[in-house]
Amino acid sequence: MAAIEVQGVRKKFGKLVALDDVSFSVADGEFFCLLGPSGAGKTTTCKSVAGLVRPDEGTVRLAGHDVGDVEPNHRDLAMCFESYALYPQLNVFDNMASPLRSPRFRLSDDETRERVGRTAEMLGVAQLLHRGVDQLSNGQRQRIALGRVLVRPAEAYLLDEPLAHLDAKLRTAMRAELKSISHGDLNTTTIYVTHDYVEALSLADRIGVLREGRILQVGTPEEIWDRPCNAFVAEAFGKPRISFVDGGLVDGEHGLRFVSSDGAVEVPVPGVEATAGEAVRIGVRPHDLELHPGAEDVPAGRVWVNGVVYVLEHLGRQTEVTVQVGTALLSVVVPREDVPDLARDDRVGLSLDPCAVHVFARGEDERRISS
Ligand SMILES: Nc1ncnc2c1ncn2[C@@H]1O[C@H](COP(=O)(O)OP(=O)(O)OP(=O)(O)O)[C@@H](O)[C@H]1O
Repeated sequence: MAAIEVQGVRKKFGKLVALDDVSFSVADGEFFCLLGPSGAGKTTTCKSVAGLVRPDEGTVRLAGHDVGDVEPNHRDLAMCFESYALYPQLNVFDNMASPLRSPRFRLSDDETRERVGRTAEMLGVAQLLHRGVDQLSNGQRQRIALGRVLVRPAEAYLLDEPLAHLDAKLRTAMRAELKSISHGDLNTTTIYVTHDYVEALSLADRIGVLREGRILQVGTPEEIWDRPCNAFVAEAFGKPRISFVDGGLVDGEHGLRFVSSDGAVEVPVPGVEATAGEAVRIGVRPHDLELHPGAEDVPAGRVWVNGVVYVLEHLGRQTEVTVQVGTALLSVVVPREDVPDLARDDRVGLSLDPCAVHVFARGEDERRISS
């Protein structure tokens, strides 16, 4: 196992800046997720670590050693990229065993069988070992490709969207499996690329959020969920997405308050580093809002806003209700049985705890200004 340090890495493809000063480090044995939308630079970052892309600037260190001049096959990293190339002429067992037969490992037949068997078991493909790869579904191929990576000892694993081609049910099952092996049997330094925030939140020890070639935030799932560093990161996590309301800050009796541009939302914003008059955007996660279909007393410590049901969407046992408050739309999720008669245009109340409100500056970076 080895720590990975990426320091100031820049990479251009022609005029396109794919990586712009990317820095992060992954501790020995840590499971680190790189999360970002398509084109953010996740694969290029991974390939820079693997040595398959040569950075224009910056350094990559493995176990403390600068590997700038070390060829990919001497970096002792096991990689799995989304395109899962398997040897078509070999059966599943031989595909999985192939890394162990390289001159580097040359394990005995018994050891090879044992390792392949254990990995296949772990990935739920033990019954497929004697099949040809042309007799596999895409999801099975992907698991074999992942198995071929996990089967061999390595300083670190680089897994680029290894679950991308699995259906939702299998993906969830494999996620659970990977989680248990990553913190148990595997316990190897891992960089795991995904654009799925649920995967990142559930698997990662820490997450690095990439956008347009830049690392926006690195933190534990809790840190990134509770204190997203800007509006983009806040929006990248959570479904339904966080709701935003634009407005400004005013002085109140007990400190700063947020007032939306149309005056319909007003809420104290404790712990904000800004001055009255500043234009800001607040974000409220659906699960931090409570829906009140009838007139009720405002629950202690919460703030009330009045709105009108804009859209209702039933998601199994839960219902997502989008409420229009002035010109803003706020999403809230409630148990379906709590709102059997709710309909579009009904008047409702929403309450929220001011401490759950995220406040962001306006402008290009929309950085977080609440504590
Ligand atoms: N070999 C290349 N030549 C030219 N441009 C490239 C090359 N590889 C990547 N790019 C560009 O660099 C940017 C980052 O690509 P990269 O594949 O790293 O993104 P990604 O976050 O992994 O995206 P995805 O989730 O779609 O795989 C993209 O704009 C992509 O088009």
